[in-house]
Amino acid sequence: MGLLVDGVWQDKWYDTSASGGRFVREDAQFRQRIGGEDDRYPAESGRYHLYVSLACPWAHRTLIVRTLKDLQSHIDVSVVSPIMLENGWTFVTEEGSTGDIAQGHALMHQVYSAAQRDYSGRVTVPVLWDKQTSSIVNNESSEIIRMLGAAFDDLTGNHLDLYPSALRQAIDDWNSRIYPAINNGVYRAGFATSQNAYAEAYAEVFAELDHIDAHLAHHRYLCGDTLTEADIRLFTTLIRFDAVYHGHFKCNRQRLEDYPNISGYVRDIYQLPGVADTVDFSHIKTHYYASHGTINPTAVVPLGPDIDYARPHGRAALAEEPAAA
Ligand SMILES: N[C@@H](CCC(=O)N[C@@H](CS)C(=O)NCC(=O)O)C(=O)O
Repeated sequence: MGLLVDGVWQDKWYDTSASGGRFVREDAQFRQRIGGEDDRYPAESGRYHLYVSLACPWAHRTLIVRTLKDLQSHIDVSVVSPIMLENGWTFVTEEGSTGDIAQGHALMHQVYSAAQRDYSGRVTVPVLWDKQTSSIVNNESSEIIRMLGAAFDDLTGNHLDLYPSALRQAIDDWNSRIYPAINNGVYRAGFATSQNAYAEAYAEVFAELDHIDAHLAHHRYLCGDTLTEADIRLFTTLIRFDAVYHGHFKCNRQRLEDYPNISGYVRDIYQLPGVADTVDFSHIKTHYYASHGTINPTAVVPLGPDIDYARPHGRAALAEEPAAA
């Protein structure tokens, strides 16, 4: 775990000393768009590349949207090693990791310095890379999924709309409560270095899960009967919850399996065509338990839990009306 300072790698764990033990996530720095008005990055088949970790919930969002939007043959993917230690994310070619198939680097931070020689900041995945200009288009998952969700529609003929105009307000509302409380909330609990910071995050995680569970009693998806990007953004945290966040990040008031509605909702999304293939519990568990030496110094990876996400979800029959957050 570390970061680049003026293009030079430094091995450093997150510094929580200035924030009362609270983990504060840094903003992503590359924020360009495919299909933007300046036409710098036009939507073209084979031009763009995704760097992902199968362990990472943020990167996982991009893989799901790539699948749902039939982009597999248009955007190829490099998968990093699940283990992230003193060199940060690295490239290996074993057990589901592909190596860097776009540029042949050994280390993910070389992708960042290839884009910007004096880059200072964290070296995160996902990264959307442009092979033509050797630049990073974007390294913020919420923006990458927006682009993949619309920019390539003419190329693929896939017009599935994960951010439909009629639901945008509701989607934005859900995103703005779910990001702090759930997506980042589990990290704030897990990376907290004081009891108070942990307790604060824990309370927020479960208050929001309770709210979502009550909502899902009457609605198949967050915004009614239409699957949207808000569901994808929530799902990638939920699918990791019982395997990792419950134990490793101490979010252990209850498992998601014990929520009457969330448990079926997770299976519903898991069972959408192609989604199960994007979920790799081996990378997920290995990453968290074997990479965070400050939390789990033995790096022993737990064998459980044993949950069958392919069993019936029973949610198709829910009568729906559009729903706000
Ligand atoms: N805002 C980013 C966050 C991405 C992120 O933090 N990814 C984690 C992996 S789960 C990472 O690469 N962390 C490495 C680090 O912080 O040094 C996004 O949503 O794309």
